[in-house]
Amino acid sequence: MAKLILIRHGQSLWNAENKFTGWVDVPLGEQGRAEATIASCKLKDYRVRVCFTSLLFRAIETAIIILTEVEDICDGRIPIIKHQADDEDWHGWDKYKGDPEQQLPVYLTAKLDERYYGELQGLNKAETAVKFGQEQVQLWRRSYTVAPPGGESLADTVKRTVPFFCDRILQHLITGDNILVVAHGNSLRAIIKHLENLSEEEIVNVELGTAIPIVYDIDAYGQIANKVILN
Ligand SMILES: O=C(O)[C@@H](CO)OP(=O)(O)O
Repeated sequence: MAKLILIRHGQSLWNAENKFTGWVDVPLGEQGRAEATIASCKLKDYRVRVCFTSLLFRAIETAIIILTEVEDICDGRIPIIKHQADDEDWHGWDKYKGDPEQQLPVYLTAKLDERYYGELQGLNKAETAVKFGQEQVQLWRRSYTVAPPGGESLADTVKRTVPFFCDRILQHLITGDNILVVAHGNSLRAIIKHLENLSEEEIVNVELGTAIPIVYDIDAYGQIANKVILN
């Protein structure tokens, strides 16, 4: 049965400062890199065939630390980062095909980017709660349909993450490939809502810690057979 490993990136420098981050491309700090290393050790007995991350550096950095701290996770393959060919800054170095059997492709996609936090990006979460009220800020952060000012609701995030999951990730799982997905608190909540068939009320209570692997067994019908959280 295929393994699906979902993991939020390690602590970023803005997570540490309690700032709304969204699409701002803030890297990991020392603690975030240490968390990613610990996640790699927790995954030492797992073997991954394909990895997907967002375009944001904190997710890419976490993925590469996981795949390279304990190299056995790659099962003798070399992780090769597959940049988006339609990126205007793409220089063509992804044209290398090589032997697919020797590679562990790491696909980068904006579809897995964090939920866009609009006008809240860069603001301190505690100060924002004082200004707008705890209840309003909690709705912006965790409700399914309420979007933060100028940003995406979780329902909006579902519209880009779930089709990508169904079109690009599920096919690998159904054929038995183990998959690592490194993304963000809310882009992963969007996928988890779909995968676990959670209601709009249930997803409100789902919180993901930084760099905590969630491992699903996925059967040949794309259904969950088991779930473990490697706390
Ligand atoms: O700032 C963000 O982009 C996210 C994740 O860190 O915040 P929240 O905890 O509100 O989902």
